[in-house]
Amino acid sequence: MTDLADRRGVNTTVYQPAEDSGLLAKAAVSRVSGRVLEVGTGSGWVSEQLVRKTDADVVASDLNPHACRQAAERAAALRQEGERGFQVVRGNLVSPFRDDSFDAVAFNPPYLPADPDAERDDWMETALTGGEDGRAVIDPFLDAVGRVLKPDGEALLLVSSLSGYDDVLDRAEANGFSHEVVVQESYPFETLTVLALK
Ligand SMILES: C[S@@+](CC[C@H](N)C(=O)[O-])C[C@H]1O[C@@H](n2cnc3c(N)ncnc32)[C@H](O)[C@@H]1O
Repeated sequence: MTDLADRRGVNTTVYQPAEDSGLLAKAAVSRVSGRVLEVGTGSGWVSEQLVRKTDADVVASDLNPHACRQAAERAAALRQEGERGFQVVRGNLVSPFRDDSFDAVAFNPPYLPADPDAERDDWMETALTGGEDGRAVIDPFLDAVGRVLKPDGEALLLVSSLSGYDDVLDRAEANGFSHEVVVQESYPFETLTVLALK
């Protein structure tokens, strides 16, 4: 188990909001409107911020059924308060969704390079690690997200220096995206950046 994984609550089945979640929410709240998808919603906290702080119509998805349940409970609690709530869909990346259907797609992906000495086979591993180089989920996301974006839509992707910032940019460019840095913060272990990809 890595120190970073340790700090991020490996004893739960659902990733709980951390500094990366906060950074993605901050970036997304400043930019999104219309129909917005949050991929890999985890607890649903980022989607909740989008509902509370923007007028976007939010859809949240995750591969992890426990995350979908927790996010759906959060959406239900929002509706109880009289807020709009958000829809929750279980699925792999953007595969459940139609072409050209979102104005924005936000994703805080699993990005830690896997530690071969501390491999786990659970949902927290799915939330945290992206294979040997940290990009095992980021790369297919970059290859697929353009399909579900409307022509003027943009993807907001959280990128850590731990998963190779330049490699992520190269893959985004190879998929026809230009990029803009929306927000960037440095921490003791890593620098986190939210990229807007158009
Ligand atoms: C780092 S967590 C982020 C959770 C939440 N968005 C946040 O910022 O607090 C990554 C999330 O992506 C989900 N995930 C991993 N691979 C996925 C995939 N292929 N398709 C959809 N979700 C995936 C994980 O289950 C996890 O909930």
